[in-house]
Amino acid sequence: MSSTVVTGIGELVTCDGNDGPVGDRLGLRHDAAVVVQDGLVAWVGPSADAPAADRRVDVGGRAVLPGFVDSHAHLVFAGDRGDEFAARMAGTPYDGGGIGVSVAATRAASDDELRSLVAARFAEMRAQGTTTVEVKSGYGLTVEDEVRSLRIAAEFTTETTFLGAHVVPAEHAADRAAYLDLVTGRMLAAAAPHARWVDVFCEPHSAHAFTADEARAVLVAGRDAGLGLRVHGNQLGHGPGVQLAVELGAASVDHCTYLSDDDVTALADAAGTTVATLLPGVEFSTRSPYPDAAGLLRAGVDIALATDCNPGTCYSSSMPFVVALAVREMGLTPGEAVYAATAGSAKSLRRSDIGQIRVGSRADLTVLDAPSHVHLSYRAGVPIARALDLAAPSGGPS
Ligand SMILES: N=CN[C@@H](CCC(=O)O)C(=O)O
Ligand SMILES: [Zn+2]
Repeated sequence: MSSTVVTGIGELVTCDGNDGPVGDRLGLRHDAAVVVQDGLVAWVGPSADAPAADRRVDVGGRAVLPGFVDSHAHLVFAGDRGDEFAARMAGTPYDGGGIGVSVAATRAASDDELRSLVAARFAEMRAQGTTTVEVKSGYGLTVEDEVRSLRIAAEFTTETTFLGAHVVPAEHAADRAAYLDLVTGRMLAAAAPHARWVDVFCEPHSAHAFTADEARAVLVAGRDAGLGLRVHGNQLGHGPGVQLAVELGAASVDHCTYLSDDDVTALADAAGTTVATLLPGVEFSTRSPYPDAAGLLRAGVDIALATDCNPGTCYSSSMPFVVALAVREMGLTPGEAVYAATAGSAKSLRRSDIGQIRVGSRADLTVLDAPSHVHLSYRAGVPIARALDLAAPSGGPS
């Protein structure tokens, strides 16, 4: 049982403060130290009082925060849709139609190709300070290809999500009902052992997504199979996704780009159960309006931030980029954005062991080449964040 003391933390963001305004919940400490034992936080306190440990890692006055929790990502895909992005920047709107391009490329890839693509994306995320990632299927859309996607995802994370209801694949275009039967029947039965969650793209504004009734059938079947519920909702316009997620007690409804007053009220009433996960990289990459994250906080809504890393609407794996966008474009303070990207996202995964630095939590620590969390948005685009590697002699590259 070896222990490590991390000292010289100029600013420690614990996300373990008192209840109340998010700024208070940041739980900032200065000149702090953290003792890690067997992968868990064993002690937090002033650097001057740090107990002895087997190893010592001095971070030289840098800021340390909980590793980012990226609670929405689609990492199991092959192929490239850069041309679709370029066309969008020239005015072509996003409607989900490009998903079929990624489905074809993913089906054509070997297991090893997919595995190495996922591994590279995980490495990219960790190098930017992310320590937990949720990964969805949804580019297979046959029983075999969905199970394969989930098996590969499970090699990297316990947060795996079955998204057979991403789009109706081309071969089923003439018979949506038959595809829904498959997704809620044989495909779900084969996928459920490899998944923690079920998700659905609920969007009445696109022929490529699922209506409220279809989405309800997918979610109820997933729940009956023992899976937790997540929803892609209100991305392309005002739609039923938020109300459906709240009605069914989903852990998270993601996107929330277009919200009515009734949606905000429903989300506020559902605080503690359903988190609104905001994905500002999508608004950036699809030229969509940013939702008012500050207004949601004022209304009492639980919010999270995630990348939605995927080949269509946001091919960015960067939580620091998301934090910077949330501050610049969605009205959050730097502290509120960091909280939403750590403790908030952990809540959307119903996890209390991550997203905070407190005794007993997982020792997922991210260090900034900066004195304060404010620099994540102040120094946007500069690679200052990385997951602290406690197995490396000095905690990783300095
Ligand atoms: N909107 C649905 N799914 C993804 C995009 C998938 C794609 O275009 O490949 C999203 O979360 O934005
Ligand atoms: Zn998504």
